Amino acid sequence: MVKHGPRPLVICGPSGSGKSTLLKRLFAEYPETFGFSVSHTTRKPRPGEQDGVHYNYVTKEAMEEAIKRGEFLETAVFSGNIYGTSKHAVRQVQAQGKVCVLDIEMQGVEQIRNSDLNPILVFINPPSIEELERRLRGRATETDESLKSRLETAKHEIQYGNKPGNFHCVVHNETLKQAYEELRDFIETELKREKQEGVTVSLKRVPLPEDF
Ligand SMILES: Nc1ncnc2c1ncn2[C@@H]1O[C@H](COP(=O)(O)OP(=O)(O)OP(=O)(O)O)[C@@H](O)[C@H]1O
Repeated sequence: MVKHGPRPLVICGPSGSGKSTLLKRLFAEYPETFGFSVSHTTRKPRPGEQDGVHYNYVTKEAMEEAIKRGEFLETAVFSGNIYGTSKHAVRQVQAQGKVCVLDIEMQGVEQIRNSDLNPILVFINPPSIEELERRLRGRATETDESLKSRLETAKHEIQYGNKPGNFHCVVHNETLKQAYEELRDFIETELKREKQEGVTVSLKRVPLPEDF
């Protein structure tokens, strides 16, 4: 069997469920363990952006051909431009001995589940729709309209996330401390097992500041 490095980690959950907050802690506590893949896009680079660093910039034709060849795990269209995560980009992170973290939506999860990447699938579950709304309002990033649409989508996502068999772990994000510990313990156990099986991955931990 070809060795690819550590299994990728898929994090899924409704907007506002706490994915970015939890991942930020994970990256801070394990500075050598995790990495993000570089996505592809058909939009033009903005000043200061570097090809292969911020995105892989490609033409629409090239991207469409690559999608047809099945090279992408997931794609999405925003304001007329195609964006996507290629399998190759994930493999590049794995080749550095890092866990490739993929923050993706339900449709993407279905695609990656059926790929040969063998990802660890984690769902971040908010305590309730009401609390999710409070947190999204607290973040102050949404208009009334986008809030409504996010909450509507969240209902379906919560159902999907809690369906037995859909995820390897469901983290209930009640308090940040408890949710983070659940996530960290699950991932540590998994990575220790992979290490025992001969996969190279660093589990070096650095102390987080009290007020992180
Ligand atoms: N356990 C918690 N208790 C209270 N507030 C929380 C908790 N977890 C996250 N939050 C807050 O909820 C808001 C949404 O969290 P975050 O931005 O991490 O969500 P997200 O899942 O990454 O959303 P998106 O998919 O829209 O990027 C943030 O303001 C965050 O500080």
